[in-house]
Amino acid sequence: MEFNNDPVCIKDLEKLAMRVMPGGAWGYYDSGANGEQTKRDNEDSFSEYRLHPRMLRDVSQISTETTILGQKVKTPLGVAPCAMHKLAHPGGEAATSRAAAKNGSIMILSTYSTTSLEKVIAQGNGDTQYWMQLYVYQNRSVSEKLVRRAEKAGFKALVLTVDAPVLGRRLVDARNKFNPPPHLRLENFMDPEVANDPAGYSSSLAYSTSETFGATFGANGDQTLSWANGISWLKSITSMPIIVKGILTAEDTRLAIEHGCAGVIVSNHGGRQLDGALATIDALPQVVEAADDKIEVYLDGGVRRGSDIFKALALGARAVFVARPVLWGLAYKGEHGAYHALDLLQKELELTMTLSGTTKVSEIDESYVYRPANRWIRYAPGKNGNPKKLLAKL
Ligand SMILES: Cc1cc2nc3c(=O)[nH]c(=O)nc-3n(C[C@H](O)[C@H](O)[C@H](O)COP(=O)(O)O)c2cc1C
Ligand SMILES: O=C(O)C(=O)c1ccccc1
Repeated sequence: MEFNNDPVCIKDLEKLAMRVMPGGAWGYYDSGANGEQTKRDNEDSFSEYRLHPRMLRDVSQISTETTILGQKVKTPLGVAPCAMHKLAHPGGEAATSRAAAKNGSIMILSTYSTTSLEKVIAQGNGDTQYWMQLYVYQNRSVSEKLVRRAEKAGFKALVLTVDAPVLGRRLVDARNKFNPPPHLRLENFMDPEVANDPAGYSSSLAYSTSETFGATFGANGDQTLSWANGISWLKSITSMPIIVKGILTAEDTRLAIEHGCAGVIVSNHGGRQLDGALATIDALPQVVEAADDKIEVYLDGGVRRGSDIFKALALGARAVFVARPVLWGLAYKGEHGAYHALDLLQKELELTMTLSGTTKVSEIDESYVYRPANRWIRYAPGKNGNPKKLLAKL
């Protein structure tokens, strides 16, 4: 489009989305858990890292192409899984899917999609990778059916979200008594066999209120899920690579390797689960070190600028995912808006690469960033009550 009034950055898009969205839906998208410390930290921490750009290199050709899980992709920027895109726009996940395909971005589809997984993947252009996000239910046959459907439909990886055995407490939703509009359907649960399950896995949101929504989520979710009983079970029902989403520590990264996962997403669920958890860009270095090039490491949370993507790549992320920016774009103008959000970030990444003297993703390494000194030191109780430093640098 030659003449338009599209916002010029993600922050402007956020303000526009806030104006057009109904208050309850806005609150649900925006909110973090409890005091929202982690939600704020995700964004703020990126600003504490600084760039170390190199000059007088031929930057006439910039490529963001890379490989993820061994497959070529146009960009390391992808779409994180989010529940209920139709809260933002009636085009929902189908519109997001077309936007992601147009940008060459991987899309991770939420279990709680308001569009069926088959319809979402049918919007792709053949080049785009789709990954399926999974919540595991007490009735594992419900989850198993979803996994098998996703594999059959052509999803390339399974993303197991591990930071939400129950939902975090979002005060905004509690105050608003947020209630998703009853006409929306969780379309992955339309299968009559699943919908009639006595445990009550329903495609209907009509029963929900802010408290029952969270409670139903908790009541159906399998809180006994563990490294030992989760990953091997998934491996027995699918040949898709398994990626665990919600990892923040070196310890859990090593466990992901031991259990044969293909990758981890460093994530704190956009600050919506455990408030006070470390910002994702601060957790990334310890995860990358523990991953030791054996598995891929991705990151999401607070990415609002191309330079944020660049910083995450420099610290060892193979790809970076965004959630709220895409939802804001969708709320602003459906597919066009969702694409605009991705395109803004994509162009900003290319600009950051150009001005830093890097022409390929593989050139972006730690030498291009300054880390803040002594960022978050972890202590364990030592002898005679003297704390022992566990990790001096993160
Ligand atoms: C409205 C909303 C819904 C979400 N739903 C899911 C979900 O269904 N499954 C999941 O694994 N993560 C979900 N997330 C977490 C995102 O995948 C992601 O980890 C986080 O939001 C990234 O941070 P950002 O919003 O700052 O980009 C959701 C996040 C938001 C904001
Ligand atoms: O809101 C969320 O963060 C989330 O992950 C979720 C997913 C499904 C139902 C409710 C919340």
